[in-house]
Amino acid sequence: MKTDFTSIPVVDIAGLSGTAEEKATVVEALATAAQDVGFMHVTGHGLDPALFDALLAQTKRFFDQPLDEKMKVYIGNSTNHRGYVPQGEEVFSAGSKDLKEAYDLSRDLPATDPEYLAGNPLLGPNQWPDDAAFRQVVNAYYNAVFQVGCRLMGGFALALGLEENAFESRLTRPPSQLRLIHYPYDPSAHDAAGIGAHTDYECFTLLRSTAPGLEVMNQKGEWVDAPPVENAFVVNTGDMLELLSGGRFIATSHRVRKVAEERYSFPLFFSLDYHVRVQPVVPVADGLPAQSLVAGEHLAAQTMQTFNYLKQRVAEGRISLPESHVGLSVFGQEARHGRRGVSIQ
Ligand SMILES: O=C(O)CCC(=O)C(=O)O
Ligand SMILES: [Fe+2]
Repeated sequence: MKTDFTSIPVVDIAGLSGTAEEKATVVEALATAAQDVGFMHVTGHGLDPALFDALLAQTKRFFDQPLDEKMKVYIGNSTNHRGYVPQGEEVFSAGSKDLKEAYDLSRDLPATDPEYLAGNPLLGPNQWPDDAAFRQVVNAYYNAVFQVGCRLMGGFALALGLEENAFESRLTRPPSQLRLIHYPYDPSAHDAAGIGAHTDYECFTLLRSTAPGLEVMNQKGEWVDAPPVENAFVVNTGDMLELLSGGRFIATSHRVRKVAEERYSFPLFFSLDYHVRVQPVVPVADGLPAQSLVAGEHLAAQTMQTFNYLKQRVAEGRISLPESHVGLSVFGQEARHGRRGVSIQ
């Protein structure tokens, strides 16, 4: 494993739909990037650039509304973690107050869905604003990026020595969240990070953004810039791929520094189905914290520990942490450095 990466590799995934040889080249590049860096710029994904432009336009229109209007779809109105996230709602383990607002959605299941009705904390319908164009464009973007994610998951399966379709039957209705995030530019905000240091909780994340700001921690604990590359997704390995790969692929810690201009970003967190028990499919590297976790329960538990409205529901005994849960910052470099007693700012 390299110890000091200083830039983010580019991986062209077009070959995943090519000959066996082309596919093998992509799989090798995915494995190397996931192992050495945990972050990559993914090109050759085939997503129509016009779809991203349309998403950005709708997102700007949504956030431009007065707070009152946005609070009509406040995430705290929902039982399945969907809707508007005002500034200060989400707090990571270091206790940083993020300078960001967001609109969170996921796979739009019907309100009659039995798991939703039974109180599943992540599955069910989205909480849409009363705006047909917003809904149509956001749904179209979600579905298109989800398809890219399915191709990538096949690539990672091959990289782990499994069949390309090994996870297909466990991707039927995953709690894969899409966030529309707005980082306003506030010159008077001193030291306020856009988003505090964390790892992502799922298999991997596919992110597009409009400006620099994202920083990635290397194995030495230094922050490396990951500015956007035209028409590419930033893809980073999350907790579940770290677990599946026995620690070979690292859930790289990242943050958004105080922005120097207004910024929008769009991560889609690619998860396996809620009830899938995730455990290593290859021999485990030293220092891996947990042997097995349920994908949706891990995600729900991390969310319950970082969102104020959920922390309050836990404190009031209205909900409780799922059986399968670990604390914050258990995966990624922060955790590895922490275990070695190195303090990370
Ligand atoms: O805005 C970004 O570039 C990163 C967002 C992020 O890390 C997250 O939402 O988990
Ligand atoms: Fe993240």
